[in-house]
Order: sequence, then structure tokens, then C-alpha cells
Amino acid sequence: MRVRNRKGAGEMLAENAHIVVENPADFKGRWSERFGNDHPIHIEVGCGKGAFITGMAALHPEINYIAIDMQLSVLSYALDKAIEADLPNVQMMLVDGAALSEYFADGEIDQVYLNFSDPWPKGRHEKRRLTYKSFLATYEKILRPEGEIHFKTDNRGLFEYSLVSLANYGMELKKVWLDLHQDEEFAPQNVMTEYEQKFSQKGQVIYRLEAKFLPKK
Ligand SMILES: C[S@@+](CC[C@H](N)C(=O)[O-])C[C@H]1O[C@@H](n2cnc3c(N)ncnc32)[C@H](O)[C@@H]1O
Repeated sequence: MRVRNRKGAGEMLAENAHIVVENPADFKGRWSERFGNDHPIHIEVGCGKGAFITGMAALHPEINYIAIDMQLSVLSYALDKAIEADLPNVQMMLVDGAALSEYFADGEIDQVYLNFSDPWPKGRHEKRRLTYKSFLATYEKILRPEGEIHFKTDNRGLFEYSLVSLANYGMELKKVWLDLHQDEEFAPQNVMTEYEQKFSQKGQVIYRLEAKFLPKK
């Protein structure tokens, strides 16, 4: 088992600079060069230990994925998975999702995934929720016109908050699931996250939504 102290994880990320981008701002507007192709780019903000994004990348070699988290230790687990699976279409960034417009040009991203984001239930922490309006404004800026957000969570409070936040922002809710794992049609394409595995094993319902930004008038 790898050593997961801060130094060990930091060294691991530095040793794998071909996967974990050290200076992501250098690639703003040039991510297709980094990947070596023009495939669509999907990002996951708050990727945690990376089961979702590495699973998606293995299933969809025609899409480029960027895993984003601001915790060094969890990103090192995601890196383990990417190395193990030897995925040419995965890159990683150790950054705060609030600053994404420093790293991506307007319209450079095709899709944003948010999975089991921290709920921050206290009202005074609302601004930290990844579906708060300032985060939505950032996603809108970096997404192509009509780009989508796909969000899933076990947390009913955060889900309800997010439905309202997205609607207030003027996004179109394309589809909503109130019990994702009961949807047999969606099941074959559902790649589970670590939190999803943990909470669904405990019998918790998983909520999901797909929403898109509408063209500005
Ligand atoms: C509850 S975990 C979920 C991890 C994973 N998506 C899953 O479903 O297993 C939330 C993750 O989001 C990350 N996170 C929270 N706020 C973030 C932000 N502003 N920018 C980047 N990552 C963030 C945390 O560090 C944590 O790893």
C-alpha cells in the first residue's frame, strides 16, 4: 500500500506531471494540444478518489476527461487509478473549482460533472456549495454554449437546493432522477463514484439531474 502522508502524495503527483498538470493556467485555451487531439473535454469538479472519472474514461476513449480536486491526498488515489488503467484521455488538476476560469478559456469545456459534492448544510457556508450561483457562473463561462452539468448526490438537502439554484440561474433542467438506481434504462451507463458505492450499499436513494445553460439573449 502506498504511503498517504502529505509528502508521499505530493511526491507522487510531482512524479506524474504527465497526468497531473503542474501549471494548468499554461494550457488555458490549449487543452487539445495537451491531449494531442480535438476530442470533447469533460471535467469533474471534486473528483475525490477518481472511480467515476477513470471509469468514464475507460468507457469513452473518444472523450478527454480532467479530474479536479483541491485535496492532495484524495487526488493521489485518483492518480493511482489512472496509472493502473493507463488511460491516455485523463488529466488531473489539484486546484479549487472556484478558479476554473483561470485554467480554461471561454467555451473550452463540453460537460461538467459534479458528484456527491460536499453539502455544506450551514447557511453561512452556502457559497462553498458547488451549485452556488458563483460556481454556476464559472461553469457557464468555460462551457460551450448549451453545455451541460450532470450532478448526482445522496444528499436530499443539497439536491433540493441545487434544483432551485440552477432554476434561479435560468438553467434548463433536462432530466431529474429521484431514485437513480431504480432506473433500469440508465443503469448500464451509470459509472459509480466511491461515495455512490458507499451510500447506495447503505440503502440510500441517489438523486441525479442533467441541466443545460441556455443561450444568452
Ligand atoms: C464528498 S467528496 C465526493 C468525492 C467523489 N466525487 C465521490 O463521489 O466519491 C467531495 C470532494 O470534492 C472536493 N471539493 C470540494 N470543494 C471543492 C472545490 N471548490 N474545488 C475542488 N474540489 C472540491 C473535496 O476535496 C472532496 O474530495
